[in-house]
Amino acid sequence: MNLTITDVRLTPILVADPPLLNTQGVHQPYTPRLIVEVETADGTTGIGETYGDTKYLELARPFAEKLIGRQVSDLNGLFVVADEVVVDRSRVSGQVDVGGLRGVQTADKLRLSVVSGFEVACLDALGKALGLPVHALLGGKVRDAVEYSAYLFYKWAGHPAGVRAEKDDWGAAVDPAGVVEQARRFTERYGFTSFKLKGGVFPPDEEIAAVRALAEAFPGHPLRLDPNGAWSVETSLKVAHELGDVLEYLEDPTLGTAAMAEVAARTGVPLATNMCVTTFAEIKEAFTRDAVQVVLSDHHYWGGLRNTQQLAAICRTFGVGVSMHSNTHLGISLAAMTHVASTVPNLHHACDSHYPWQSEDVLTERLTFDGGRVAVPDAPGLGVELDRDRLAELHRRWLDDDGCLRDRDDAAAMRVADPGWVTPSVPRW
Ligand SMILES: O=C([O-])C(=O)C[C@H](O)[C@@H](O)C(=O)[O-]
Ligand SMILES: [Mg+2]
Repeated sequence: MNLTITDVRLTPILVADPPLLNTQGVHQPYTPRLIVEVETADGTTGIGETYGDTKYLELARPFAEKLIGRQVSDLNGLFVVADEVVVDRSRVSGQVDVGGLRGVQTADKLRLSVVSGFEVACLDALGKALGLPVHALLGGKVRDAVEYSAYLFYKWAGHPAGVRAEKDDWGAAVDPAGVVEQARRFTERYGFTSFKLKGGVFPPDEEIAAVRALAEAFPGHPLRLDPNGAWSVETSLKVAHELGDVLEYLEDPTLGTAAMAEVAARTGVPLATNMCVTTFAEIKEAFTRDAVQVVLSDHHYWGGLRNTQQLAAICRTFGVGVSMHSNTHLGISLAAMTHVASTVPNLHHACDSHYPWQSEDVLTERLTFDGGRVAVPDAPGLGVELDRDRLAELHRRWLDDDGCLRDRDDAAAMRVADPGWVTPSVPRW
């Protein structure tokens, strides 16, 4: 067995995305992702997936070059290599990431978001070479299936007229009835039993009404509302008060650890975050101030599957819950999320996943949800296979794009429908 990396292929693609609304705007009709393939001297290949915007590609290319000649088993070495990759200062605004709503942008976070795609590819290759599933390389699964929640979005029926886009059959959801109808489809199609509504889109009273409607339609089911920091402390407290009896948790009601701590001190509703605890450096302040009760991990920006396990261990130590955040992603990442989630003993909340919104994939076979759960693959590596023809088609779409879609920008996508739209300043309400 020769596990020396001899080739690394990076394939940026554009994948169809429905017109999902969030506080910054609307999803573009196609969103960028990067597919990573590593190949070893004995011909074993491993695949990974991460963000595909230019700022990630810029780092992934020199990173890939530095991997040639290293061992796929040298996972710690990936972080050493990452530190050698120079981040263009202009890419690090210090602001909340415009496309992803995942906290402040830093050079390290950019690097870790690239490392994660390579770490998953290396684990996939290593698992295939050793005949072991990725979860075994991570210490072994403690469950055979991972539970996901239905990720509900306010949504238009279609992208704006005249915009090239793929059609979807989800219909519009811009009021409580539409949200409940969407939730019903999620349960019928995938069997989900818990629901998260992406909020921060309409005034809080409308979103409270939507969650109330969900609670009536699905009594006793766990519900979450996530406005991505769009509310003031007082508004957050009002929503917590009005929905306290039905919420499993309130996700990032307000922006920043200090404001979250203030809300947490004045409500019994647990607060979850994928915005104020997004790096190891942010943990100490948030935990000591009791600002968050659940951290939503995301292997993409935490730096991979093993860092996710470390985050979970820290959460366990501090008695803080852990679950999983998701951005637009394909089946490679869902497989990776499922493998790592299967190894985390203290995962007591259903994980988020955008996967049901993605009608396109680069796998020969899509992963499926049964009763809201994904079975943990036991085949070697991630247990999924790349469809090269499909990858080539989606890459062709990326090549053909004039550059407008290669960097996700939800506010720009919103301006197509509403030319005066600017990213709302926070707190919005
Ligand atoms: O806070 C969250 O859960 C997210 O950031 C998830 C996604 O980015 C979501 O808001 C989106 O894609 O519109
Ligand atoms: Mg969130």
